[in-house]
Amino acid sequence: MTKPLISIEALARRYPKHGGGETTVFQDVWLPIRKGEFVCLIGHSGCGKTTILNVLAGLDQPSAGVVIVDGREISGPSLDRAVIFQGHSLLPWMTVMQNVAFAVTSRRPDWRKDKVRAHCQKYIDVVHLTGSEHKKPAELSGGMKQRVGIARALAIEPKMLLMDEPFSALDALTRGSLQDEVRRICTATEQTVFMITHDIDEAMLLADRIVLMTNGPEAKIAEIVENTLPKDRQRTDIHKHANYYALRNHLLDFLVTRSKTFASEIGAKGYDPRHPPVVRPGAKPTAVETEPPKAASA
Ligand SMILES: Nc1ncnc2c1ncn2[C@@H]1O[C@H](COP(=O)(O)OP(=O)(O)OP(=O)(O)O)[C@@H](O)[C@H]1O
Repeated sequence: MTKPLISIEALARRYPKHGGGETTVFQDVWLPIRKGEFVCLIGHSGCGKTTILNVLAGLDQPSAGVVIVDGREISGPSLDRAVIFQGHSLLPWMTVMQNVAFAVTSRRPDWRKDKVRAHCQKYIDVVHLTGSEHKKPAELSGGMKQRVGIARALAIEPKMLLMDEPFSALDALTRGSLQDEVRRICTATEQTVFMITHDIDEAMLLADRIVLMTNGPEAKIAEIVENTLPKDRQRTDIHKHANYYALRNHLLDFLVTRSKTFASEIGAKGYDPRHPPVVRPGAKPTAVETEPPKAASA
């Protein structure tokens, strides 16, 4: 892998237990993320996904390990890392334009008002909210509010976009169209994204790599699944691709069964948390994988 933009190294989070001792939620989590990559994190409730995202955002401190962004260890929140939460978290007394402009002005305090306005308008247009600039959040649907959150995050042009189940509170139709928009925008702008989801189909549509976590406590990265569907995949025909069922069944099987039994699965094989197994469901083995083992030299 070329030098990653983000490097999660030996991350762990422990909390004090009632009655003494500590619970380790997750441990020894290592993950490099390349610039422009879309990474989804999947795992059962309680394995520590939100905690990892909060550490990446600088909103929480790990008990061990570090996160390096662009060669520097992070030590707190930064406008380099924008977060989109499940709830849109807009300022209710501000209009759409003001909500987006507020974030842009924090990032670019030296910009003149008209420059900020033109910049915000570009992102409001990108999420298809043209004409709603003067509306306040109470006048918007759930999907529109989430679009404002996305426009606001993109408008600050962060090094990394962090999303915690951003579409989970939306109806299926709105969710689908917003997923399409996010994919279109992130691909066009080569945005680096780290997203938590419980939705396998969402991960298959959006992610380049899907990171699978075992169940907590003491959760770890079990596997990294490379998306074997074509880069130009579309929601409408994704299921027609030859690798679709292999990929989907692999993810489903992990969530239903292997997330619980992973510890016994690796017992015999060994496990290196720095290099969790990488799998490509449905893809032909690469030359390296098919190469016969070399004879031992004297
Ligand atoms: N402040 C805290 N004190 C003690 N335990 C905590 C605290 N915050 C989180 N936890 C525990 O850490 C574990 C991981 O929480 P986290 O929200 O990161 O999980 P998650 O995988 O995102 O879950 P979900 O999918 O349900 O959102 C949970 O068991 C939770 O109870």
